[in-house]
Amino acid sequence: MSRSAPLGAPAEAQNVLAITPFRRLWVSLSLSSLGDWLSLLAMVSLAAIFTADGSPLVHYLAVAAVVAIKLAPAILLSPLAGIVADRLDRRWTMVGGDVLRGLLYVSIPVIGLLFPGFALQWLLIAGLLAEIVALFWTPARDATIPGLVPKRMLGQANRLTLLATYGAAPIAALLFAALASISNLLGVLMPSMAAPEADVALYLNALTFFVAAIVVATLPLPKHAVSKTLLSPNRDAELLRSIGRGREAVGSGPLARGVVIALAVTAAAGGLVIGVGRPHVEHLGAGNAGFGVLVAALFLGLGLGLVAAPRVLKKFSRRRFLGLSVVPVALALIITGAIGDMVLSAVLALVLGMGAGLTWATGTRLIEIDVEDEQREPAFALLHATGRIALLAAAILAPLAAGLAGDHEIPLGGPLSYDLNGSGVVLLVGGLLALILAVVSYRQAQGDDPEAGPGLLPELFAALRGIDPEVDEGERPEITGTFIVLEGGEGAGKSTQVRDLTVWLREQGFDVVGTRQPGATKLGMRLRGILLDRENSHITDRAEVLLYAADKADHVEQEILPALRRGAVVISDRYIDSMLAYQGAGRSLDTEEVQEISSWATQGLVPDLTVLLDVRPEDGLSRLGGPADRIESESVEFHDRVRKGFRALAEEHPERYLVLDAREPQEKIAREIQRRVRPLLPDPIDADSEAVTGMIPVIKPE
Ligand SMILES: Nc1ncnc2c1ncn2[C@@H]1O[C@H](COP(=O)(O)OP(=O)(O)OP(=O)(O)O)[C@@H](O)[C@H]1O
Ligand SMILES: Cc1cn([C@H]2C[C@H](O)[C@@H](COP(=O)(O)O)O2)c(=O)[nH]c1=O
Repeated sequence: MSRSAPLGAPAEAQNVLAITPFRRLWVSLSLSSLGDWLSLLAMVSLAAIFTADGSPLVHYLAVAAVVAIKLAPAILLSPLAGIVADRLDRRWTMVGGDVLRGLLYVSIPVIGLLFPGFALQWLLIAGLLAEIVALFWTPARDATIPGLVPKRMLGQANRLTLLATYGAAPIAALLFAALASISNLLGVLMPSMAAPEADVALYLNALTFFVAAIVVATLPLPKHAVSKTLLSPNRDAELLRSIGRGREAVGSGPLARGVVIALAVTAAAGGLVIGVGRPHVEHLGAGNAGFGVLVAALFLGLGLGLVAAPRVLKKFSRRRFLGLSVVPVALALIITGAIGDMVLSAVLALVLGMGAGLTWATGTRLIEIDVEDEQREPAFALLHATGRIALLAAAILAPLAAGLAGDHEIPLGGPLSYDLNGSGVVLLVGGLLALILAVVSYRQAQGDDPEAGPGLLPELFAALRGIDPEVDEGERPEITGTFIVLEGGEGAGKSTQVRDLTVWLREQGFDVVGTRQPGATKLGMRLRGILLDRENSHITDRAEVLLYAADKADHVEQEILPALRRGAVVISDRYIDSMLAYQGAGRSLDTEEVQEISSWATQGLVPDLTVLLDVRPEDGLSRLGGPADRIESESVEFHDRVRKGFRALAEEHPERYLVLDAREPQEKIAREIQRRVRPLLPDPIDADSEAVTGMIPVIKPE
């Protein structure tokens, strides 16, 4: 699975790069990406230079055309090209693609030199042709990687490919800025060049493609076709299609909306900088070197933000953090648009990039936690597609809007005047829109936040001081929420009922957190992977107890208790009883010892109600699809002991249990649970708001 998630442990990356053919391909991909970014910068600069004497509209239109040519074909035409490319020989598609692109990029400065009057037109034609060639080259690359690395390393290999694609951007931008700063020298060495740094960048770009072609031509590529399921889910050909599938995966809840808005806004902000950055720095008297610095700062900031995200304001609710992290992005745009200063613009581009990095890392993390394992891939593909489309739209529309806005000099009285150019207006207006959308995203994502503290400012100040906002100087707030647990054997219908109950209570206005054990926290997800992996048959019974206990400790401390202290209803799919039944009764360990460990791990937190869905193991197991995991594949005798364990617990404390026959229809079980749960809960509208409104809350009849 490839996700916009961390790049994985360095050791994992080293393992993949130790595979020589993949390493060679990766180096050549990195070179091609470097060349690609260089060519984007060079072509935008050339378009700006060629139209410098024209009207502002023509100037901005030329820039918009280059951006459109470089970025749009990949999104709009990939599905068509992908169909053809899948039928072509991969090696020769890549080699031919690299050579053709190299030649096209060389031709831009050469034609410019021979036919100066045709330079801009050829720049656009050659750029478009190079991107069309790339449409065939990219699927060939995507299909090559799975043939070079074992399946289990594919996720890491795809992440390294993403790193090669985007990590090359700041290097290319710095290289371009360096070339621009020695353009005088280059001009003396090669006086015939229109813009020495841009021409040299295009020659370098062509060189990277020729080197890549040689590397790929000599790669030992396997002949067999690669299964479609192994291909990177971020393939351009899948981009538009993935939106539909991804929307189903992330759902239509407020959290999903908040994340999609935040990520789209930050991607669009990056698009604005790319779209109007070059004309903007020109107004500041900085030219190509300034543009290179701006883009480098943007991407460096992005990288820093992505890396720093898990460490920034660790104690602060991630859902609140998502909307907040868009704010610096918006402010950076506003200030850059309003204050014309090159150094300030570069610093703000860094801030903007960092904000975008924090937003992307936080948003993808929230989705990772919120959606089921099998839904993650389409969910990440949706985020990726949304980001690409937002970036593209902003990068193309921004110069157009700047051209239409035009450049103005506003007199301020006396000799003073304020230069408001089209690019500044676009950045300013874009920033204001981003600020509004940051608030929308904040509100959406915060909706039913299980981590949210008492209020934004107290939580923010507490997080800045590094203390837990829930802890009032050493004194823990009371638990005012309600804790409900669904228990039972495999396939009893627990997840189904957790979902139904969550929806039913939310519809009545309750603040509900639906969760599960094991696997609700970051640590929990890893533990779940270890505990349920059939390969891990060596885990000893006692180690198993401790691993499940670690999940419980993390889950209770990080998710359940904060939500209960806030007054929420927490509904958990499994809790302590699973440990007593599976590890105690199932593994035949001393139940009292297991009880002590689980009670310590969960800080003695006991559910208000446990619903036991009682099912015969044969019936429950037969409902499950897919291969059985490590625990499911235990013997029927084991699962029988587990069932007896659950029933014994319920018999011990009948007042805290509701035991239901899991063979009953789903709707009937749901109604029974609702009937038992409703009296446990307070009025869904809090007393204060009632006093103000004088309204009686409406509770739907069952
Ligand atoms: N009352 C029911 N009658 C028949 N099928 C049901 C019922 N409730 C749920 N199912 C189906 O049984 C399957 C397993 O349900 P679900 O995932 O909710 O069980 P679970 O107890 O959470 O499973 P697991 O032990 O794997 O977590 C699903 O296909 C679900 O649609
Ligand atoms: C919490 C808990 C769980 N288990 C077992 C029970 C199941 O086989 C898996 C969890 O997966 P599922 O999707 O909920 O079926 O883990 C356990 O043995 N001990 C526990 O404490």
